[in-house]
This record gives sequence, C-alpha cells and structure tokens, in this order.
Amino acid sequence: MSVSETFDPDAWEPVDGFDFRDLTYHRGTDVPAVRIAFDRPAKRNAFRPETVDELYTALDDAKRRTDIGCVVLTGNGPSPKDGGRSFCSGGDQAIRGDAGYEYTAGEDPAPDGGGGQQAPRLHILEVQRLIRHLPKPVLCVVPGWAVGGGHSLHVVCDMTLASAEHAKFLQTDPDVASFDAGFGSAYLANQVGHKKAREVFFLGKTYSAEEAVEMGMANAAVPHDELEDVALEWAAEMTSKSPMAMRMLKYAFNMDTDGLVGQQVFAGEATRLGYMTDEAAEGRDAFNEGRDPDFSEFPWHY
Ligand SMILES: CC(C)(COP(=O)(O)OP(=O)(O)OC[C@H]1O[C@@H](n2cnc3c(N)ncnc32)[C@H](O)[C@@H]1OP(=O)(O)O)[C@@H](O)C(=O)NCCC(=O)NCCSC(=O)CCC(=O)c1ccccc1C(=O)O
Repeated sequence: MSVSETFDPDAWEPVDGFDFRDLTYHRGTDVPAVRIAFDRPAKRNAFRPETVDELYTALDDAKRRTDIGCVVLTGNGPSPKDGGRSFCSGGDQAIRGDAGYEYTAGEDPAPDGGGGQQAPRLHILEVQRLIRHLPKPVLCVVPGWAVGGGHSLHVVCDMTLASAEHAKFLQTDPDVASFDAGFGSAYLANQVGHKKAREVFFLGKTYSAEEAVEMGMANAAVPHDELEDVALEWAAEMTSKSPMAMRMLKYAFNMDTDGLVGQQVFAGEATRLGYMTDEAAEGRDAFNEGRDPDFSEFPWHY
C-alpha cells in the first residue's frame, strides 16, 4: 500500500526499530533527511495522545542522528474514506476528556499497555518545544488541512511548504474552547503581524496556500504533484550547508522569541564551539594536571 499520494518510495526507506501506529517514519535514500508523517488520514490526521508520544519519539530520534540534517514533517493521505487531504487537524476531539486527551477511548483503542493507565494528556506543547530546540531545520509540508493544533505545529516549524491546490490553513481553537496561547498565537503574530494573527483566531477564516505565503506564514505554494519533490530539494539544499552554521542560525532566529531559554540554547552551542578550542583544552588540562592554566598565548580577540 502506498504511504501517501505525494510520497516517492524510491526517495525514502523506513527507519528500523520503530513500530508506530499513528505515524510513518522514513529516512532519505539520497538526502540526509527524515520524513515524519501523521498517518490518520481518515481523521484528517488529528492527533491523540499516542500520536503525540510517537511524534516526540520520532523527533527525538531525528535529533540524535548526527548524520541527519533536516526533518520533513507532513501528513499522509488522502483519506481512504472520502479523499480529503490533510497535514493535521489538531487534537482529536472524539477522545477529549474533561482534563485533556485520553488514551483509550475512540475508534481504535490503544493495545494492552498502550497507556490505559495513563492520565489524560495535553503534551503537544512538549513537541512544539522539541521542534524549536531541534538542532536542525524542520520543514513542514502541508498537503491539505492544517487546522487547530495542526496549524500551530506548522507555525512552529522552521519553514512551511504548501500544496497550491489543496493546502488550507484554519484556526478553530476558540470554536472548541481551546487556545494555544504560546507559539500557535504569539509566534504567529510575529510572522504575520498582530492584526492578521488576531483575524486568524478571532474570525476563523480558511486561507489558501497563496494567502498563507502572502501573509508570511508559509514559504511557498507548489503544485500538489511536486510537493514532496520540492521538499526533498529544499532538504538537500539545507543539508549541503555547514551543520554548525545551520544550528547556530536556527537558535539565533529563535533567541528573542524564546527569551532566556533561547539564550541558554544558543549559549550551549557557543560553549560547544568554545570547548573545541585550544584555549578550552588548556583550561581542562591544567586542572587535570594540577597546575595553573597558562592562557598567555591566547589573544584577546576583538
Ligand atoms: C479539519 C476540518 C476542517 C476538515 O473538514 P472536512 O474536510 O469537511 O472533513 P470532515 O468531514 O469534517 O472530517 C473528516 C473526518 O475527520 C474527523 N475529524 C477531523 N478533524 C478531527 C479532529 N480534530 N478530531 C477528531 N476527528 C476529526 C471528522 O470527525 C470526520 O470523521 P467521520 O468519522 O468521517 O465523520 C474539520 O474536520 C474540522 O474542523 N476538524 C476539527 C478541527 C479542530 O477543531 N481541531 C481541534 C482544535 S483544538 C486543538 O487542536 C488542540 C490543540 C492542543 O492540542 C493544545 C494547544 C495548546 C495547549 C494545549 C493543547 C492540548 O494539548 O490540547
């Protein structure tokens, strides 16, 4: 069975060691990128707690792979039920309880040990933070609906590529008494301006790929048939560049909107670079050899 209508089976191979139920996870055969895709097309790729757990696991795995330089995040489809296309329609409202999204209810209960004992969760925001802190670009590829928490996910990704014919961007949070008061709204305002961001949430209009590009919340609208080819081209371009520079740039872009945590993440990478210098080695070696450090050879750069 084909993974998705825009998926090129020659360009990707499954990542071993994972048995995901709500996602597919592939790595590029030629391009050092991974492809993570929501795989609940009949539900417009709505996420339930298990989906969020799997997404976190896949992203964390992608983070730790030092031979991978880019994550493509998308949604499989179309729906076998009605042909509808989607990136993600946010939290699965059918399994929303009074204190969050529940593990076991719904049309496809978790298997034994799949979380029946776990408390309801509201942990998509942990995924958002992981995307922000991932030391490589995350490219969101939107083949259809990006709605609610799915809209917020696209906002949080580093770049967004949208199907010219089928991508549709919509914020329904206040229709279902939800509100992403973090990146989904405030960072969106950063991208499209405050008036427009308020319009997105307060009026709940649907925007096309072209409109999303005009607004500044998507990078390009491309023909649906070429969507994943272009994604791979972009991934190839990004992964041809210096990993260190890409990492520092991503964290530099994040720094002001991430506040002190953003500064901390950037500073951690600066420390890594510092540790790689002879000057840092002298500090370490002096301590380990029980002598005073001699930094006299190192210039006070300006
Ligand atoms: C996405 C639609 C606009 C698509 O419309 P359409 O193409 O006409 O298809 P439908 O016939 O409506 O849907 C087909 C099929 O899919 C089911 N479905 C679609 N979306 C969902 C969903 N989100 N949850 C459950 N099921 C869904 C639909 O019921 C149909 O099923 P059938 O069995 O075939 O009937 C439209 O579907 C739509 O508007 N969907 C709802 C969008 C929505 O409101 N999403 C939730 C927004 S709130 C959110 O995402 C939470 C965000 C969040 O997680 C969060 C944020 C901040 C802090 C904490 C949290 C947190 O963790 O909660």
